[in-house]
Amino acid sequence: MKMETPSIPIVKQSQHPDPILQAVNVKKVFGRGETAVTAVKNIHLDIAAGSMVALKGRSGSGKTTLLNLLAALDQPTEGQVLFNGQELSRLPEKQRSLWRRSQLGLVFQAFGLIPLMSAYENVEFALRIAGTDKKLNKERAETALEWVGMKSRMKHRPPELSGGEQQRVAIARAIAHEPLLLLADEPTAELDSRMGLQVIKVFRDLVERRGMTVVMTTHDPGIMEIVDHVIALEDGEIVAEPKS
Ligand SMILES: Nc1ncnc2c1ncn2[C@@H]1O[C@H](COP(=O)(O)OP(=O)(O)OP(=O)(O)O)[C@@H](O)[C@H]1O
Repeated sequence: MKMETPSIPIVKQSQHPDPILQAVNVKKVFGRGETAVTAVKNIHLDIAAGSMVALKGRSGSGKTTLLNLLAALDQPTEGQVLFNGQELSRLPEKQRSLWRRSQLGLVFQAFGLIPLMSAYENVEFALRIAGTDKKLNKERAETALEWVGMKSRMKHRPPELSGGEQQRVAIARAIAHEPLLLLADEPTAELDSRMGLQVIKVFRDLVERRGMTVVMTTHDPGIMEIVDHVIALEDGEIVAEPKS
C-alpha cells in the first residue's frame, strides 16, 4: 500500500488566529432528578482556525458528549457553542443541518456507512449532499479514498471490509468535501499505529494547506504528540491543556 500522503494543492496557507469554534460555560446534564448525570460542565474553549486539537480523558469523562455539543448534534443544558461567532443552537434546524453538511466533517465511532453502497458511492453520496460541484465529485471521492489508502478497495461494500477499512472510508467521506471543521470521535481506534499516523498526516496536510480545523478524541499518545493542543477532560471538566 502506498504510504506517502498524496499532495493536496495549496489554496490557503495563512492561519488566522480568530477562534472558529467556541464553547462558553457549557454544561450538559442527561436525565432529571436522582438519575441526572452531569456529563460535562464549566467548559470554556477557544479553538483557533487552522489548528489540531485532541480531547483526551478516561472512558466516561465526557469526550463524546462534548464533541456532539460542538457539532450541534446535541444542545447544551447551559452555555453556548459558537461557530465563527454565531450561536449554533439559535439557528433553525434546517440551517444547522445545511451547516453540518457543507462545512463540517464528522467521524463517529459507529461509522454510519450505507451497507448497500460501495465505499466509493458512500463518499460520492456525501459529496452530493454537501452540495459540491457535481463535475468534480468523482475525482474528489477517489482522491479522498486515496488519501486514506482505500482507492484500491473502493468498489467494495462496507460489509466486505474490515473494521479499520470501514473507518478509513468513513474518514474519506468526512474529508472529501474539505470541510472547515472536522470533528472526529476516536478516528484511529480501529487502525494500527502506522495507518493511524498516516490518517493524522492527511488531517495535518488539510490543516496546513486548506486551513481545516480538527477536533478529535483520542487515547493514542503518538497522536497527542502531533496535534497543536491537548485538552484533558476529567469527570466532565477540563483539567489541563498541557501543549497549549
Ligand atoms: N444519553 C445519555 N444519557 C445518560 N447519560 C449519558 C448519555 N450520554 C452520556 N452519558 C453519560 O455521560 C458521561 C460522559 O459520557 P461520554 O460518552 O461523553 O464519555 P467519553 O469520555 O466519550 O467515554 P468513552 O471514552 O468511553 O467513549 C458518562 O457518565 C455517560 O454515562
